[in-house]
Amino acid sequence: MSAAIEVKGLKKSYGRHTVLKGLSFNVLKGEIFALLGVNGVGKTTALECIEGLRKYDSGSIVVNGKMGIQLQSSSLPANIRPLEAVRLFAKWNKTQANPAMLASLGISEFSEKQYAALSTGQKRRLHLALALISDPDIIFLDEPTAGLDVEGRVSLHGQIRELKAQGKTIILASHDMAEVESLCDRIAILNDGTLFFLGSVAELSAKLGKRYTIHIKTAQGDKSFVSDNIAETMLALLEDFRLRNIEVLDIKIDQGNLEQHFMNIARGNIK
Ligand SMILES: Nc1ncnc2c1ncn2[C@@H]1O[C@H](COP(=O)(O)OP(=O)(O)OP(=O)(O)O)[C@@H](O)[C@H]1O
Repeated sequence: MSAAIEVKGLKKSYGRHTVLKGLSFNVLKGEIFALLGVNGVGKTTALECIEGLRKYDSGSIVVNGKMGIQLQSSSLPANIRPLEAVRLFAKWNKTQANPAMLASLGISEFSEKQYAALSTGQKRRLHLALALISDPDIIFLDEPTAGLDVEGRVSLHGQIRELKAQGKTIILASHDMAEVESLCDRIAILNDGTLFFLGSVAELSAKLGKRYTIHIKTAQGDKSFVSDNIAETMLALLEDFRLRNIEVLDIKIDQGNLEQHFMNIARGNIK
């Protein structure tokens, strides 16, 4: 698959503070890709360099396609109505909004309300519509579902998947690991100005090794154990409970998920 975005050796400092120390990665055409890392690691800086909104010191960035950007902080005048905003953005882009796109985002349901009176979900849908007006090939979404209820989140996830089905490339910044895990084809984890990991969630789990959490409910209370070797740990635990005459009522085993891996990296438990 060819690259929608090619970042090579990207370096960026703010004064004496070096944030990006030679970042390199490709985003493939048609994939949903997430940039992850703890607060302040440089995700926004990297995205803004790619979007052309921020100057960088050295390195190269190639973007193969038209970009559409949905900024998290983007906000419109309080009294503008959604369709006015759509017309304004269409005029800037010297185009007309695609009615099918507006219909799929349900803009007409709230088109007569003023911007300030829209719910968080309606604002997000409007911002997404504005990012899509120019019919971009590559869409940047910054925390697209932050603050949404479950229904709003599920609906927006459906719309993001629909964009992928149309062949769009999507780059996501999100702090919601469950969202990233369910939506993204590949992730990049930044750590200390460079790339800690690039690949799928499954590849991340394989790289870090499987860590299981065993939750055991006994007549004397609940306990959790972390293990790399599930069979060995289970046998030892059950033998221990048997010897101590403790009745085991229930056992649950969790495989490490992205959230746990991410927290381990963020806490410096994994290098
Ligand atoms: N305009 C700026 N001038 C000086 N320092 C900046 C500027 N913008 C960002 N920084 C610093 O650069 C570092 C990276 O910031 P950036 O916003 O890129 O991180 P981030 O990973 O997107 O963080 P978050 O998850 O909190 O959004 C931080 O230490 C931040 O304080």
